[in-house]
Amino acid sequence: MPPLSPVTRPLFPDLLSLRTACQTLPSPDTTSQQAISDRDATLTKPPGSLGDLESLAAWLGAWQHRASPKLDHVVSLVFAGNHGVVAQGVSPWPQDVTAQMVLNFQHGGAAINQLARVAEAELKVVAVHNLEPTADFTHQAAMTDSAFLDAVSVGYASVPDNCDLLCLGEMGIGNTTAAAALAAALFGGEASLWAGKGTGLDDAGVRHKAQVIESALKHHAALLSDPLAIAQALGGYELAAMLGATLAARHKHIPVLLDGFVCTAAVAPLAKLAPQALAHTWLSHCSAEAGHARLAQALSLKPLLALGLRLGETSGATLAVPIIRAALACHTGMATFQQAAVSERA
Ligand SMILES: O=C(O)c1ccc[n+]([C@@H]2O[C@H](COP(=O)([O-])O)[C@@H](O)[C@H]2O)c1
Ligand SMILES: Cc1cc2nc[nH]c2cc1C
Repeated sequence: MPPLSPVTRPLFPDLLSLRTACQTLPSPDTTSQQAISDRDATLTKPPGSLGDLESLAAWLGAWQHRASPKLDHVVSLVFAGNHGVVAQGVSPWPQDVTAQMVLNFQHGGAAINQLARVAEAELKVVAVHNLEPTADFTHQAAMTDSAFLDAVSVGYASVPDNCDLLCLGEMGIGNTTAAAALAAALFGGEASLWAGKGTGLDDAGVRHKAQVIESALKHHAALLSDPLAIAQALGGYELAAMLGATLAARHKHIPVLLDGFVCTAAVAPLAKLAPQALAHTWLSHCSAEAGHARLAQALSLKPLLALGLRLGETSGATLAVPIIRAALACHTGMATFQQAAVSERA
């Protein structure tokens, strides 16, 4: 008899199982974290003088659950998706660019290919739901229950077990509108506080984008108290996948570098479901997109870099990897006061 084909069960068959997974989160390994802080205090430098590099080394160990953290396998994950809301004229670029850029990623011609090489990160690109667009969320939920859960599951399953650090980002024409709508729904305030230029709208375009978001918020007013319902109604497939990947990383003890505005908005529902849900993430940079600084503040995330980037593609997160490598190199490679025969502070 031929073997039965395996039954592929969705990781999250219903919203309740996803909600439960979002609220069942491992804690940091405080023993490893303390061991790293203790060693840091013995290294040949004034205490605290390496600033955030010290915190980054402790963060790596706390979330890798290792007193000797490693960065042997760094992965830059780009989720791509398309958006029905582009029918409202919210992006200056045609939707085809999403698929064209996915090909460009595969051929090595995009910014992220160069940055991943510099960072010594493995680049992984996932075209979620084959780049089928979501529904236009001004009229209906962007995603059905099952399409949303599938996209979250794709994101969850895309995180390799043997990854030491995950850089997370996206590509999707129209997705700064979805991100701004999510941010407005989760944190309140007028849509104009969250809507930005995206890939290059002019001022009139940004005003129109804010109106589109306002009308979507009105349409979905009844479900704005539920973070997962917000992600489903106003997000997108690649945003749902980033949420799933961030959750997977937490369950698998992998620290995460978040990319820009879109990535931050995508994972924000997790923080609304469980207050410490983003503790294993570090925000790589503050994007030039108008709402990002406000969103970072709302989530108490402190960006590592501020270089005026507004590209997406996991570019900011991947660019931050050499800083994390530097933090680890200092932590592991420096001599102690005793080893180097340097006098300690009086
Ligand atoms: O995440 C950000 O900070 C960000 C800011 C501006 C633009 N983007 C990228 O631009 C695309 C979406 O822009 P738009 O104008 O089509 O909504 C999408 O592919 C994002 O990766 C991303
Ligand atoms: C060309 C282009 C490249 C991108 N990379 C991420 N978002 C993008 C949007 C456009 C338009």
